[in-house]
Amino acid sequence: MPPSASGAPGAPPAPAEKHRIADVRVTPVAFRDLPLLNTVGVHEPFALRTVVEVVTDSGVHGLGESYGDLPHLRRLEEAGRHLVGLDVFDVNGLLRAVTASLADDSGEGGHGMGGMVMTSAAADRVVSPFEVAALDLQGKIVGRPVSDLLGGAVRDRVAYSAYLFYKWAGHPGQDEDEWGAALDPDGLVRQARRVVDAYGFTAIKLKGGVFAPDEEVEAIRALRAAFPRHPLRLDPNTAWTVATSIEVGRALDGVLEYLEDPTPGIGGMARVAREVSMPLATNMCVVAFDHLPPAVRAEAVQVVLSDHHFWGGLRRSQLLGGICRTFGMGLSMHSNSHLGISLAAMTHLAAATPNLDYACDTHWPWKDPADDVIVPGALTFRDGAVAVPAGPGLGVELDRDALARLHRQYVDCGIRERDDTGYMRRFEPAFDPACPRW
Ligand SMILES: O=C([O-])C(=O)C[C@H](O)[C@@H](O)C(=O)[O-]
Ligand SMILES: [Mg+2]
Repeated sequence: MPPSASGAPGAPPAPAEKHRIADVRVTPVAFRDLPLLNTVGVHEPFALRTVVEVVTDSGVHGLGESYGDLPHLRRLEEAGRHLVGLDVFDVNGLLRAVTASLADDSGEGGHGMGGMVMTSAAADRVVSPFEVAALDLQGKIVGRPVSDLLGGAVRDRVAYSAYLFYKWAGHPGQDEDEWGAALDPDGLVRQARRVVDAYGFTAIKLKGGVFAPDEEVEAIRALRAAFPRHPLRLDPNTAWTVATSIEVGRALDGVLEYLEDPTPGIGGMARVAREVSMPLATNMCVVAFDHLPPAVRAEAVQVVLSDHHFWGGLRRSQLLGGICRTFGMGLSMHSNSHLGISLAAMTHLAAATPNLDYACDTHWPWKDPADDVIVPGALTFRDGAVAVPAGPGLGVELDRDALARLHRQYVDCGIRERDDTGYMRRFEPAFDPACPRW
């Protein structure tokens, strides 16, 4: 028998040293974004994120990524101050410390979702990048990938979905971008071909709620004709009344894999769910743990889109997965505009969550590949999927020059809170984002 760490044969190993948090760095960054349309407006020329670095007293660095809206950034900075001295294996302690850091905070503002999701839990949003960084650190300390810490990968590649947007040809006042306009079914089919050819995606989601529902039904039919075997999803972000949602649901009977957030609220979703054949999915009416009991009781949703950025990190997202499995709901994954640290975290989570078997959302293709904070090469798409990084922790490395460059972009771009509606109103002053509106 090999000797134990304590020296005596057969004795349990001596307790390992604690790895305490010595420093937390919180850096806002901005990266170029395209004029993607949604029901609350249009994406601004830059998307904001925050990069979180947690450094232990043993000199190990862990990474996390989150929203970049100013109120959220301030909360991350305050939470970071509460974390110094904690052991990186004490993830429950992280949540307690973050909750304490929010004691005098109303939790208002800084949701990072352009006003679309306002009811997630502030503590879960704030703890998320620190929990990811703690898992990155744990993985680096024990020499194992994060997916192992989450129970082990049940798949070695994670499938993502093509995420189509109606879009303008370019930002107003700038040249047309390389994607061009997509304002009708032909434009969307062209966009889908381009992204499917480049990435190999095997599922397609259309961000709707932009044009009248019959135009979006026509777009889905055009996509079905062009991509007969790809599962299709439509997400109007609650732009429709219950009656319209039922009408669209019936019109697309047998065409959609799921219909995402057609109408606001658990009650409204439940009324639609009773009348349409396809599953209803959400990342709007169930975005925190206390939304689950009423949603389950009302049979309002059949698929929950997890998102570790507002569900409290990777472990709490797995807890959500377990609850969904228990109550017979499917599990998919939501995304906002994000960088490589988040893609790595999403990939480890999806790899280690057995019932996360829908292709996950990602905004990745909309980002210029040069605009990232990680050293290129760790994450690549093949056949619509990303191989789970095998290195310790998240398996991605911070590029400090790139971090400095994207921070400079943040300083220079002047955007401090995502405001799709405000940006849209610069060009269409009468634009009204009220939902439902059809
Ligand atoms: O699935 C969703 O609801 C989203 O992805 C919300 C996002 O904010 C998306 O609409 C966007 O980035 O415009
Ligand atoms: Mg959605």
